[in-house]
Order: sequence, then structure tokens, then C-alpha cells
Amino acid sequence: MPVRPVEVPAAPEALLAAKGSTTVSVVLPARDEEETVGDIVRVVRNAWVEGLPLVDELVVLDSDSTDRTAEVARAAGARVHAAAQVHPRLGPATGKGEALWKSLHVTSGDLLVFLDADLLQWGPHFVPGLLGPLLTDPGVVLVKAVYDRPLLGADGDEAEAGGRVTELVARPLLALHHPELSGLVQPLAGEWAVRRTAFETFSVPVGYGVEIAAVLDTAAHHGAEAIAQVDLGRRAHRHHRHDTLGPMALQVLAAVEARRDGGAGVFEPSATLTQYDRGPEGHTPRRRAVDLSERPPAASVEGYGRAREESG
Ligand SMILES: O=c1ccn([C@@H]2O[C@H](COP(=O)(O)OP(=O)(O)O[C@H]3O[C@H](CO)[C@@H](O)[C@H](O)[C@H]3O)[C@@H](O)[C@H]2O)c(=O)[nH]1
Ligand SMILES: O=C(O)[C@H](O)COP(=O)(O)O
Repeated sequence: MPVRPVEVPAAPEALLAAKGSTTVSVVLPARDEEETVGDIVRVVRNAWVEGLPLVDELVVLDSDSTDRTAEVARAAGARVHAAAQVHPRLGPATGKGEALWKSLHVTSGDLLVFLDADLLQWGPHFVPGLLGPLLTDPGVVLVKAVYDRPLLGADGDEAEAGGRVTELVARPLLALHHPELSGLVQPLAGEWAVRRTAFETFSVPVGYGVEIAAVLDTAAHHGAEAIAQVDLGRRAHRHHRHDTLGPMALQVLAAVEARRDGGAGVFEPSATLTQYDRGPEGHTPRRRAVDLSERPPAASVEGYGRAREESG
């Protein structure tokens, strides 16, 4: 069975009745996002915590920021956890996936909604949009955002279509190894929602492989038809330079490789990516170690579930 076709978002008022006793955590992973995280927190809080109460907790996972991300997020009304201080006994790791995996240990929602913290064009409808299929259909496990994504120029004007890693890496990989997932319009969307009971059983790449891994693991364990998609309109974010997209692409590739052949694929804990700068003497190599490691399923970690018990 293929992934589900793209849906229009449900009316938020109708979702409140469907929510019943189901609890919802909204989580923003954030690394040096002082310029944008405050507005996102404020908008979500006004609309869905203080307004129509669809969200039970609003949490920012501060991912080793060196700017005022934590302070700004707290002032805007989020609970903030430093990813590095959540179970430090588990050892250090850095990356977006690490922040999402750590969020499982400090939140209690039955449903988790993830929003990137660098959003420039988006809207509060993202939250009920992502929750809708999970609240109304028990067969849905994971919901991906669908949107138009412009590539903004330095002046903020739309230069061309964005999603460079999506188009050059994720889609070709799905075409080669997972054609049953080719119906995914935005496989790498950083805005998605998932049932805790599923995400806590997945291995989670610590870096940017987290999204593609969650999609593949959902399809492997629950079937591609457990993945829903919702059209949220348009989304713009802060862009990487092309050279920092290299490590991201490598992490996405590695997460797919590791899951080939039913999970018996090639798993490498790290790789060295060599890029080149032209200098007066010719081309100088710039080598980066890229972390390809994965955290084990959160549910397998001793002490997991304490946040839920404490809040329950
Ligand atoms: O070490 C990190 C790096 C990033 N982030 C946060 O993760 C979000 C997305 O990071 P970003 O660098 O902006 O990624 P994108 O360029 O937006 O990459 C897209 O593609 C990635 C690979 O699939 C996804 O992980 C992203 O969510 C998706 O938006 C932002 O809130 C970051 O602050 C962290 O928390 N820790
Ligand atoms: O999801 C992606 O493909 C990467 O985040 C790059 O997106 P961009 O090309 O819109 O910056």
C-alpha cells in the first residue's frame, strides 16, 4: 500500500472534541535560533495553549546553542531543556536528531509535533494540521507536512524552488530503494507529528537523518499507509550555504543505507567529508567528521517514561 494522499487540514474546533484525553507535546529543536524561535513559540502558545487548548506542553530542546536561544524561548513561554543536560550519563552527541530523541525523555504527550525553529513563513495552522490525522484516525502513525518551499535570496525575495537535499538526495534514494514511498511530497519536512508509542521504538540518527529514518521506520513497522500528509500551504526557512548541505546530505544517505535489507544495511558511525577551498596555492582540502551514529530506541533506555509518570 502507498502512503496516504495529501489531505486538507481539519478544522481545529473539530479536533478538540477528537482530542479527548489524548495529550500533545509540541517540540522545537533549536540550535542558535534566537532570531526566530521566540515568534514561533509565541504564536503556538497564543493559538493552541492559551487559545483553543490543543497543546498540553510546548517545549524547546536547546541543541548546544551559543546564542540567546534558550533565554528568548523561555521568555516567549516555552519550557526549555538543554539537550546535552538530558541524561548526560548517555554520553555526548550533537545534532537535530539528538534533540528530537532527547525530547522523548522530557515530554509526556501521547502525540509529538515537531516544528523547526528557523521558520520565516509559516502559520499557527501547522499545529492542528499535523495533529488532525493522528487525532481522527487510529491507523495513522506519522504525519508529514506538505508545502511549497521557496528558496529565498539574500533580500528575502523568492529566487527559485527550495528543498535542495530533498530533490537531489532524498527523492532519488526513495526512487532507488523505496518506490512505495514516492508518494511523499516532502519526505524531509522538519514539521511532522508522530505517535509516541511508535517513535519511542525507533533508532534515531543523531543528525539530519532523523526525518528520513522516521519515515522508513514507520513504513517498515506499520506500513506505508500509516503515513499521512497534510497540505499546509507555504513554508520558508533560513537556508544553509551549499557547503553545509553536504554533511546533511551525507547523514540522510547514511540513514537510508543503514536501513537497507530490513535494517541489515551498512551502518557507519562516522565518515569524513572532504570539501575544497580555492586559495592562492590551489585547492585546499577542508575535512569534516560527520556523525552518522544513532541513538537506540528511547523505550529501551533505563529510566525512560519517568517524565510521563511524573506528569500523570
Ligand atoms: O545540531 C542541530 C542542527 C539543527 N537543529 C535544529 O533543527 C532544525 C532544522 O535544522 P536546519 O539546519 O534548519 O535544517 P534544514 O535546512 O531546515 O533541513 C531540512 O532537512 C533536514 C534533513 O532532513 C531536516 O532535518 C530539517 O528539519 C529540514 O528542515 C532547526 O530548528 C535547527 O535549529 C538542532 O536542533 N540541532
Ligand atoms: O530539505 C532540504 O532539502 C534542505 O533543507 C535544503 O532546503 P533549501 O534548499 O530550501 O534550503
